Amino acid sequence: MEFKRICHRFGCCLRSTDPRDSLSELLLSCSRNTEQIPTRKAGGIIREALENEVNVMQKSSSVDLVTKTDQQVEQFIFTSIREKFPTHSFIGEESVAAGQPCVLTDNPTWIIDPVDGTTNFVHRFPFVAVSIGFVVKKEPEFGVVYSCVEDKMYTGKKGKGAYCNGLPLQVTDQTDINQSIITCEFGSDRSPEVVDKIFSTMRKILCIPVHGLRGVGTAATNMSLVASGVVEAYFEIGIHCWDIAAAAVIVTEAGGVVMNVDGGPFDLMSRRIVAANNKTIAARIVKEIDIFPAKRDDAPVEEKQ
Ligand SMILES: O=P(O)(O)OC[C@@]1(O)O[C@H](CO)[C@@H](O)[C@@H]1O
Ligand SMILES: [Mg+2]
Repeated sequence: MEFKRICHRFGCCLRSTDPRDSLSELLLSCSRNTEQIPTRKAGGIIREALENEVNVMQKSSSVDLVTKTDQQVEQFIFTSIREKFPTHSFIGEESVAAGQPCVLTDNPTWIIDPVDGTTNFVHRFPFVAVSIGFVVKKEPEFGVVYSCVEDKMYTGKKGKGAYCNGLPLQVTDQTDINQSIITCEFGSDRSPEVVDKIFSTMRKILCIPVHGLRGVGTAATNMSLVASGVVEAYFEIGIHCWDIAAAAVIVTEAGGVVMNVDGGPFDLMSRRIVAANNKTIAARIVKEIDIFPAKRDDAPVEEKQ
């Protein structure tokens, strides 16, 4: 990879021109010059759209929403990045919804949620994030989450720390669950058996007791709040790889942990996650989660029908 050429095209420069620097090192240096990474421009498109009438469409159900803005922003991000990295792979929420395969290979892959919190966007509930994760050999390397109404640019790069608007992020050192705030979501599955599981889990965690349960309606932002040290953990079954690929790096680079809801290793495509400030809090949350099945992101298409 001719790094200097790519640097030049990104309009930024690496601290070192040593070709062993990983591509994500380049992207981190660019994320400081955020005008070069399409995240901020994408956020501007969303903010502008918030001023106008929104044309709401449905995906898997009447509560799984999508808008033209989701589709336009995803296309804008794809085009911007593909121009510079034509050999890379892409997984985008709206492309998958339109029938593109959701298969993660070892190839450098951009995993994108153009509008995380579409329901919030439709209702003007002020938590809407652009999430761009960069994954190499199936390992998240680099992530940017732009909470565009708040104008908070969260970035994280493996081995190089996590930042919000350039300031370093650090999870809390809280190990007492009784002194914690936990974030979670109701999800978009309204089947009684799933809703019962979600509520029974929330009830058990609330009655530990914890200081509070919260959720802002976007996984990427919930996880960025864990990385920011303002909540201790986030968990959910039903999210997708594009909701969490970027924020998983931000959480771990802020000193936190990510794992499966059964306490097993983090599995990007499993549609299940616990993100926490440390293993003590994560393990305590795992104990209370009533697990229900969710088709993997990389399951064969016919299985997802
Ligand atoms: O479809 P969207 O808006 O991109 O994202 C879906 C989502 O907001 O819904 C869940 C709430 O249950 C979140 O965890 C997740 O990020
Ligand atoms: Mg989305």
